[in-house]
Amino acid sequence: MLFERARQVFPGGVNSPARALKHLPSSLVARAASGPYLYTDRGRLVDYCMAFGAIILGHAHPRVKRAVEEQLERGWIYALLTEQEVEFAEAIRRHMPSVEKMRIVNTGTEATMNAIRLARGYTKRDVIIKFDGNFHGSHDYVLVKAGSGAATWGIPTSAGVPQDVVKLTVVAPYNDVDAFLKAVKEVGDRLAAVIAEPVAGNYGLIIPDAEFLKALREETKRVGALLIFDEVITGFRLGLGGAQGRFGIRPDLTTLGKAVGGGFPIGIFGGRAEVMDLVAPSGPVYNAGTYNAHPVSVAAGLAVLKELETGEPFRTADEAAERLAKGIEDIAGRLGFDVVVKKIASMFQFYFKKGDVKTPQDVRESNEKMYLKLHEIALRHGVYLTPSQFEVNFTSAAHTREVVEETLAALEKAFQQLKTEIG
Ligand SMILES: Cc1ncc(COP(=O)(O)O)c(C=O)c1O
Ligand SMILES: N[C@H](C=O)CCC(=O)O
Repeated sequence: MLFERARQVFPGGVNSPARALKHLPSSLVARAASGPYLYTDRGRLVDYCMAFGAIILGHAHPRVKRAVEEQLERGWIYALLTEQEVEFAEAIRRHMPSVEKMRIVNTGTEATMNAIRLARGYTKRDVIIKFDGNFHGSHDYVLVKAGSGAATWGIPTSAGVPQDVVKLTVVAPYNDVDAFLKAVKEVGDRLAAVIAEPVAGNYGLIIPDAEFLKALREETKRVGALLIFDEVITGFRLGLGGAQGRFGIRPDLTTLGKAVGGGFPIGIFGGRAEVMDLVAPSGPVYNAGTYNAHPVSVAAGLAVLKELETGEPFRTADEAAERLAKGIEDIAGRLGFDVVVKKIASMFQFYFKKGDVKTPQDVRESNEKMYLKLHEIALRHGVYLTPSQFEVNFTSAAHTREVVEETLAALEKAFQQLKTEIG
C-alpha cells in the first residue's frame, strides 16, 4: 500500500500534517484533479478542500494551464526582473491599494515571516501580538497557539521554538476587543506589530465583528505599531480587494498567497511604500530568494487575476458556498442535529454544537468526533470535505449548481448514515 511506503520515507507518511487524516488509517492518495473533482485512490471526489484554498478557479483551469505552458516555452527561471512580475504587482496594487509596494516570495510562511521582520525593523521594537487559533505558516515567530494542522494534531505551540522567541509573541483571544486592548496595554512600547487573519480560516471559520478589526486598526495606529493583515487565504477570495476591501480597513502590511498563485507556490508581503522601502536592497531589512517571483507562479497568478477581474468566478463560487451552507443547515436541522454553519464568500464550515461560533473557544467546544465521523462517511459518498473542523471548506468557480446539488444529495445520505451509526 502506498501509504505504508510513504510512512517509511515521510514523517507520518505526509509532507504537511494537514494532509494526514487522524480519523482514518491512511491519507488520501491523489492521482489527478480537474474542475471541482479530485481523482483519488477512493475514486472521484467533489473537492471542498481545494488545496486548502489555493484553488479558486477550479483544478487545472485551462487559462492557468495555458499561461504556465506558455511560460515553460520561454524557460522557467531567470533570476532576473521580468515584465510579467511588474504587470502582476501593478494588478495587485490596483485591486488592493494598501499594497503600494510588495515583494513576491514563495510561500505564505515566508510572507508572514518577512512582514514581521520588516515591522520589527521599521518600529525598532521586538514584540508582536498574534491571535489564538490564527495560523500564519510554520516559522518560529508564529507557531504559538496556532491553528490549522497544529490545532488538529494538538501541538498549537511547536516544540523547537526557542523560549526566547515565544516570549516575543504575545497571544490574545481572537474577536475579543477588550482582551486585545488589555494585551496592547501589557506589551506597552515594545509592540512592533499585530498580525491577524482578518477572517480566521485556520480554526474552522471565524468571522470577526467589524468592531474587532476596527479596534486592531485604531489601537495599532495609536501606539505606533504596524497592523499586518494575513490575507493568505482571504486575499483574492473575499473579492478582488480581499478582507480589507470588504471590511474597509487599511492595514500597514498585507500578506498574500494561495489563490493569487493559482495553485503554484507563492507568497507576497507588501504595504505602505515608506515601510516597504526598508527592504533590501533599498533598506536594511533583508529578504532574498532564488525562486522569488518565480516566473511560473507569476504567469499562473496573472492568469488567475485576469479571470477574477471578470467577477464571474466569485459569483459562482460564492453562490455555491451559500447554497451549501443553507443546504447543510437544512439537512442537519431536519435530522435533528445541532449544527452551526458559518459562511463568507466562498468559505464555509460547520460545527456540531448548539449556539454560535464567534471565537476559537466556541470551536473547541464543538463536537470534533462527529465532524470527523461525518467526514469519513461523506468520503464514502464521493465528497471530500475539508479534513478537520479546524480547517475551512472552499468552493471555486467550478462548483456549479449541478455540482452543489450532487453534493447536497450525497451529504443528505451522509447525515442520515451518521444518525444511524450514532444511534
Ligand atoms: C492565513 C495563512 N497564513 C499563512 C499560511 C502559510 O502559507 P504557506 O502554506 O503557503 O506557507 C497559511 C497556510 O498555510 C495561511 O492559511
Ligand atoms: N490550513 C493550512 C493553510 O491554510 C493548511 C496547509 C498546510 O498546512 O498544509
